[in-house]
Amino acid sequence: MVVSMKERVEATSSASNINKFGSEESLFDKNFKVVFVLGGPGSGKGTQCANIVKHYGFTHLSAGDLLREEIKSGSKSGGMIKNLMKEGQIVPSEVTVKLLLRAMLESGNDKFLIDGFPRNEENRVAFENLTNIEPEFVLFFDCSVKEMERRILNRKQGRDDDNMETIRKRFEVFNESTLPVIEGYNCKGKIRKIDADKPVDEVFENVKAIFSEFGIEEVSYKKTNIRAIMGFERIMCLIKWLSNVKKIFTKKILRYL
Ligand SMILES: Nc1ncnc2c1ncn2[C@@H]1O[C@H](COP(=O)(O)OP(=O)(O)O)[C@@H](O)[C@H]1O
Ligand SMILES: Nc1ccn([C@H]2C[C@H](O)[C@@H](COP(=O)(O)OP(=O)(O)O)O2)c(=O)n1
Repeated sequence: MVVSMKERVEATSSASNINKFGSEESLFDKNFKVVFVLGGPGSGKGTQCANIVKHYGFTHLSAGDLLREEIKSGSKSGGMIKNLMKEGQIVPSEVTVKLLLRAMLESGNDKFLIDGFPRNEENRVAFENLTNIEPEFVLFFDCSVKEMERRILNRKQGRDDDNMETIRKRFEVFNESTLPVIEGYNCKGKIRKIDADKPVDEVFENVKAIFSEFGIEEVSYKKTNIRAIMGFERIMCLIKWLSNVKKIFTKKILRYL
């Protein structure tokens, strides 16, 4: 069955539709490149992802950011997401996977850094069943609890969950739910562990070595940035708009000739 891009987005637009095309049918092109980025809260995932975007042209999708945007959007599930995040708990996969798939399809890119996901087995299975995508590798930012605590308390982004009580719960959830996922990927030889206690630049040097191990080359800064920031579809939209503007001006000028 050939599935159009529009149908794919629609298929992810409601939780009950999520398996509309059957689990054995991939909704995605097989050549999508996905790297999962895992690590405890405050281990530096977002910081390193920003560096990777600049150097390698991946689109950064933070599961946590997408969930926070969903709360802000005032959607039906916003209240439930907000309560779970405040408690340091993991949001049901159907919500998170839907947001990730939509963002992937809308980006127009084919290389994704998926940050803070899969956070538990349920996340992993839901994503895999729907997309048939296996990550190229999984970056694991291994950081001491003391350092993660220090970083979160200094982060000051006004997040509801960056307080001592919720931080403790998030560490527990990480140990109970995320570490087993990391162990599973480790058995498959997919984990690339990085000492994340080190300064940002040193951590990034280690990240670069891993990308080079997988033959992923750095791309030119300009090209990476424009595509990562705007996305292919928005660039096309801008080009269309500019050509319309040009037509209007040409017509107006012709009228005066
Ligand atoms: N290697 C590092 N050394 C010191 N501070 C760091 C390092 N990496 C990130 N930080 C800082 O720690 C905080 C948490 O980092 P962040 O990237 O938001 O972590 P995560 O996405 O894993 O929660 C941020 O304020 C960031 O600037
Ligand atoms: N796959 C995910 C990712 C994040 N969440 C929720 C639960 C997490 O405690 C919060 C915040 O995650 P985020 O990755 O933004 O931040 P930390 O790594 O915890 O600093 O979002 C989730 O439920 N499922």
